[in-house]
Amino acid sequence: MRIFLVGFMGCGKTTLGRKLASRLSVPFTDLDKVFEEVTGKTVPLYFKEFGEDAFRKAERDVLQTSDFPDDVVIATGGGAPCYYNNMDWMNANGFTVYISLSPAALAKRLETADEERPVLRDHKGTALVEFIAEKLKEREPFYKQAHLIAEGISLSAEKLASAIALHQLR
Ligand SMILES: Nc1ncnc2c1ncn2[C@@H]1O[C@H](COP(=O)(O)OP(=O)(O)OP(=O)(O)O)[C@@H](O)[C@H]1O
Ligand SMILES: O=C(O)C1=C[C@@H](O)[C@@H](O)[C@H](O)C1
Ligand SMILES: [Mg+2]
Repeated sequence: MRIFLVGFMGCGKTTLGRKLASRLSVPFTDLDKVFEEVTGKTVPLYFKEFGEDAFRKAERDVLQTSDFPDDVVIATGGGAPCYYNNMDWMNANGFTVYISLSPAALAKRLETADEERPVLRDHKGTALVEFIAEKLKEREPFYKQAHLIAEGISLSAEKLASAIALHQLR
């Protein structure tokens, strides 16, 4: 099965995705990493050089033209589901899981975010929680189109694997 993990920055897509892939004995891929391989630039550098609109277009092209294996876990970029028809495309081309976490829990994990996450730059403390809450309000309608919604607090790869298996049986 091709599993796309979606959700806000810091919800645990990369951390959990790696463990889930290992548990399912399938490869793990991170869309931000594929982006860097295809474009030859890191995401923060691409943002800096070409701006966010160009990044979103390039990200869509990378997502929708990548030759993903049939069995794989893919951690997507935090904004990827919310631009163009990416969420529909993922839903049509795999099984999607939204890892859901509150703004406060996300902020706690992202407080130390640096130049790795250009979207969050310059937001700290309570301003960070408010910024995340705003952005999440815009993004959740997309994230919530996922086949499965998993509560991200104390979520383990084991729990996630069981929830996916159960969903497949429905
Ligand atoms: N279950 C967890 N409990 C506490 N902290 C966690 C958990 N999972 C991940 N983290 C921490 O939260 C931060 C973000 O996790 P991770 O990089 O996996 O998120 P992400 O969804 O891939 O984010 P991004 O979209 O920015 O790539 C990391 O510092 C990670 O160590
Ligand atoms: O949430 C976002 O908009 C982003 C998340 C990261 O995964 C990267 O794709 C990039 O930094 C943008
Ligand atoms: Mg990640």
